[in-house]
Amino acid sequence: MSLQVSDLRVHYKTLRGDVRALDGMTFELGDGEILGLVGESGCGKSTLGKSLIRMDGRMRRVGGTVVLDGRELPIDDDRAMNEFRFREVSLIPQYAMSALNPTRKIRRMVVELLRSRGATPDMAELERRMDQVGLPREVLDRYPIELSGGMKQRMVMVISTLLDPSLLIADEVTSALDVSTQKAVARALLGFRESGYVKSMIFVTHDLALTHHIADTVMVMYAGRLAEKAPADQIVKAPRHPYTKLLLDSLPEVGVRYADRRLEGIAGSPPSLLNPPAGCRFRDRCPIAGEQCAADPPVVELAPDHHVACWKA
Ligand SMILES: Nc1ncnc2c1ncn2[C@@H]1O[C@H](COP(=O)(O)OP(=O)(O)OP(=O)(O)O)[C@@H](O)[C@H]1O
Repeated sequence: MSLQVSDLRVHYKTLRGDVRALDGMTFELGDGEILGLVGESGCGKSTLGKSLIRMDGRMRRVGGTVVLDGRELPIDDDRAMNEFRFREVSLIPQYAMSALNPTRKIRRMVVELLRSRGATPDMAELERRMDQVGLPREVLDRYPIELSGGMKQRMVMVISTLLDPSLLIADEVTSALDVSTQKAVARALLGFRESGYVKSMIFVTHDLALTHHIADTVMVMYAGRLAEKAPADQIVKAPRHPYTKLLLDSLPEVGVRYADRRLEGIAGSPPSLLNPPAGCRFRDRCPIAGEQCAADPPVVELAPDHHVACWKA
């Protein structure tokens, strides 16, 4: 088993109190598995990614454990995590394209980054991987500003995986790209897994359709908790949680005009995570909620590998 997250609780300290961004997340990710992580803005996707790499100053683990390849990650000890970053677990952040240092040419930046990690830069290997994602070698002698959005994204992907991490977290890596560039980036990620540059991956996105193309398993989060997790095909063809069903229904269809059929969103908004209500957090927006839903629904394995947190599923 590659990654085991157990009852992870991560809060943000704010002047108004603790924001419970992750409130008891439990899930596993197998060797070689790509997990697509979806859910509305603010449900905790990025917090989960960041918790596994580098907590920011306002984040605090209040409970739970993370075990990667049999070793517990010291996620709240920034120094101790240095041993794991890039080598065991690597993150392509949400705004990776603007994260490249604008004052350094790419080659110098890569060399400095690897040296700071105590690794010897293997430029031949770097170039091989650039070839694989279709990046010309001249890119190494350019400044980030001279690259297109898609090129920057692929460059960040190559850099983040150069030390062959066991787990890669790709946070919204395709959001700012046009559809064909999105596909190229998604293909490159799959290629990295096939080549053994990474073992497993968490692919964070708003885009349920794209997730279905590349992920083996999809995990749907709602308000800091797991709503449903199942093999990608099953999530799309046989969703069990009412929230997943509504997410799927709200996907726009090509060929259907807005004037002919209203594009349905999900009415209402998620609860504040400052002081979330007891019970199922989706119940105020749920079309089938009942009295039972005033109590917290446990996560139940309804079919093999199909986990759902809903009393009515
Ligand atoms: N630095 C912070 N301080 C306080 N609260 C924060 C901070 N960062 C995030 N949050 C809160 O934590 C919750 C989860 O945020 P997070 O960014 O993880 O969600 P997300 O699902 O990744 O959203 P998005 O898709 O918009 O990136 C939200 O309620 C958010 O407002």
